[in-house]
Amino acid sequence: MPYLALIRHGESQWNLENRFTGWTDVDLSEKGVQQSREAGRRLHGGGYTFDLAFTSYLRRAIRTLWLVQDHMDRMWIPDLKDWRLNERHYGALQGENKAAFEQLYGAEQLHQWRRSYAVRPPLLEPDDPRHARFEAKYAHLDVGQIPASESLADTVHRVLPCWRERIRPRLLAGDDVLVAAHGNSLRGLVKYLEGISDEDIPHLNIPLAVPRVYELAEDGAIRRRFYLRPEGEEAV
Ligand SMILES: O=C(O)[C@@H](CO)OP(=O)(O)O
Repeated sequence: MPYLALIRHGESQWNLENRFTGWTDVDLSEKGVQQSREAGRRLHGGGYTFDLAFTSYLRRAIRTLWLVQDHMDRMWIPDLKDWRLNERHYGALQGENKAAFEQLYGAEQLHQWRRSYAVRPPLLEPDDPRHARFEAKYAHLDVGQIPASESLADTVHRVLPCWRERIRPRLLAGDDVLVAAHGNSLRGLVKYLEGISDEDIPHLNIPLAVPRVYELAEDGAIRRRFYLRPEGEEAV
């Protein structure tokens, strides 16, 4: 029976500073490094052995994956990168402090930007130096594919083709797969996998560096799902 584990990266420097991050390529904080190591040790201790891993183009997820692989003695497995696993693009909010914006715009507006399914934060202007079109790692994409802001619905729209084209076929072939990604790109994937409604998805918050494990039937149906926490498995 193949299994799939989804892991959100460990704490990043901007999680620590409470700033909207999105596609900004910030690294893990020291705590995030420790959290990622601990997740790797827990997966190793639980007897998990992945055949391959997927991650985004963003270093906080890539580094989390490397630390997990290191502590599982699994650095040799293929780790495949796909920009479609990137965090939800936070548009012009990227870099801003969440608490300061709550003061300016109010808790309800902040909640809409952060957790509503369909609302897009304000767009990043095309000539804004923060725009991803200036980054070498997206040079292979058509300009129209590079977002200037995304709702969670937009994020689901780009994550699912990656799931269908690259990840799901490997599970159906019998491989055990680890995916290291982000709070919102994983919320989008979990929404699809577990059939969570648009109304309920704002209540799902995926914790930092805690593997969410799915045991699958050979046809891909979910048999069992749980978080692998320090104190033991916890059903979700
Ligand atoms: O800033 C971000 O990119 C995300 C994830 O850290 O934040 P939020 O939880 O507010 O969607």
